[in-house]
Amino acid sequence: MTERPDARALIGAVLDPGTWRPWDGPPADPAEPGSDYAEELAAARAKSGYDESVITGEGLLDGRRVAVVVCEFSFLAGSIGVAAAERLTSAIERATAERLPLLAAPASGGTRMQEGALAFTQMVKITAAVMAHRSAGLPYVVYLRHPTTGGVLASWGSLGHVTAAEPGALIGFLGPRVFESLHGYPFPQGVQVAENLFANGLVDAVVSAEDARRIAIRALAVLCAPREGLPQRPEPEDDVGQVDAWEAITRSRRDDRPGVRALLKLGAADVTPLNGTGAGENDPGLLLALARFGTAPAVVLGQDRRRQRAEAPLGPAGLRVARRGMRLASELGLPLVTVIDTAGAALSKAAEEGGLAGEIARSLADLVTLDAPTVCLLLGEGAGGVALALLPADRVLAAQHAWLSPLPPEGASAILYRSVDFAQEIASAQGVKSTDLRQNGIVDRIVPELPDAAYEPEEFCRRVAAMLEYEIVGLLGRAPADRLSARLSRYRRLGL
Ligand SMILES: CC(=O)SCCNC(=O)CCNC(=O)[C@H](O)C(C)(C)COP(=O)(O)OP(=O)(O)OC[C@H]1O[C@@H](n2cnc3c(N)ncnc32)[C@H](O)[C@@H]1OP(=O)(O)O
Repeated sequence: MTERPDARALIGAVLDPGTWRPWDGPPADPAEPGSDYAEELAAARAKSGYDESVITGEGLLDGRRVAVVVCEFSFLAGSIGVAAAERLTSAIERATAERLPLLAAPASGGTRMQEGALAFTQMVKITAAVMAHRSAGLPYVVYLRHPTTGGVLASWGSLGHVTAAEPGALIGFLGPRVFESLHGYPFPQGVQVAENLFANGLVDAVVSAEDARRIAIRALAVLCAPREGLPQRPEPEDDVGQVDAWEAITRSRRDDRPGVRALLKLGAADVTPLNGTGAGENDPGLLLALARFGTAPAVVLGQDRRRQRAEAPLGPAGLRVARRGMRLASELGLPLVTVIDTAGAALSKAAEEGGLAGEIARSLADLVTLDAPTVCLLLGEGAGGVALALLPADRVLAAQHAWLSPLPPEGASAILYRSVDFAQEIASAQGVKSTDLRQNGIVDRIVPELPDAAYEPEEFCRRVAAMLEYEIVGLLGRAPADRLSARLSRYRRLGL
């Protein structure tokens, strides 16, 4: 493994060359003169070349002004005492006051043991400062380095909007050496490792410092994108002829139909995939990403047709990932794009016990009341409650051959006739196709397929992206309160 960068080397690797401006004055000295701790501090300063375990300041990231706080592990294991906490908190408060995005790169043994309980409680003020920063709608991006443990991981290390981790880094709550001393046997191998955190949906990416720079640039291009004064495109064409319900259903199920992944690849820019709930769950069937459609920034959460399989259909964890995306959009005032493309939810013991119905309810509740602008794209299949969970947006677009139904038409046929043989008739009767959905006020616009998205994936995805941009820019031009009341009254009036 190549040597890991120290705090200054990391700053050098991440920021534009020559732009670093430290914010730190001399640290307060918490040690009694002449005490062992005073000697340890002096020795740490001499050995590390740093005056505390944290340095803070600002610089440019691809030309964008950012605030940065970084731990230095060679200084008493990057541990946080009162002076380090004060430095951190002041820097976060300054970043908030100056409306700068904040990048944090911890590497720490946690609370500084020499300072005991007072040091332990410093995590509270750091957390409060981070949350004030977030509440001001400002991005907080975290890069967890080797090793990050204890109260640092359990406070500002785990509160990022976007979180990456250093390859192979030890990241865990209690240090393994401490665990072994306390319990007399070693902590299981391979648990407190960046890659395992990724596998468990706890971090968004595992990347080197150089790649962390690239990710931060891309993520901030969306998180900090202007929301006002965006140029509006001409109104897109949405003329489609009569759609036959069964033909649409058949086309929507083609293996080669473009899904949300293709849409991001072919129609979006600055795509940053996010991973999992950030709280220990993941679902491959639900894709969460930051992206831009033309000038319009968005949090995208989409049902990924390629990753929902018979043995792994979309479950409650997927909806919890989706709700992470909704919170992100709400907190940062970013437009949200939901993409529906599902043959239906997991029907299993695990899904029931994992709260599937409750998660559908909470997704519906969060989405219909969200204070951010929202656009739903019905891209392909739209079967059942997990489709409904992502539907209630300000504006709803449907691909020509997309459809929405309380359950797959075969299921509806089984309910009514105890046989799946009447699926075709039921699909026609239930008003599931895009033109019926538009007629009933469920869908606002239809994205034409010429004649089928599967035959023209690139053109189709660009057409969808242009329509998304058009709708998002339109929504951003409206007052938030009007937008929300129009949304609520739209769904209140549906069917009347
Ligand atoms: C709420 C809380 O934060 S409670 C604290 C919870 N923190 C922890 O459980 C982590 C404790 N630390 C560790 O497990 C390990 O130090 C690790 C995993 C972080 C790093 O391991 P290593 O790279 O092997 O480094 P090592 O253990 O030698 O630590 C380096 C030095 O930092 C010191 N150190 C480590 N953590 C701390 C700390 N929190 N406070 C003060 N000093 C610390 C070590 O005693 C050691 O000092 P020494 O060189 O004088 O012996």
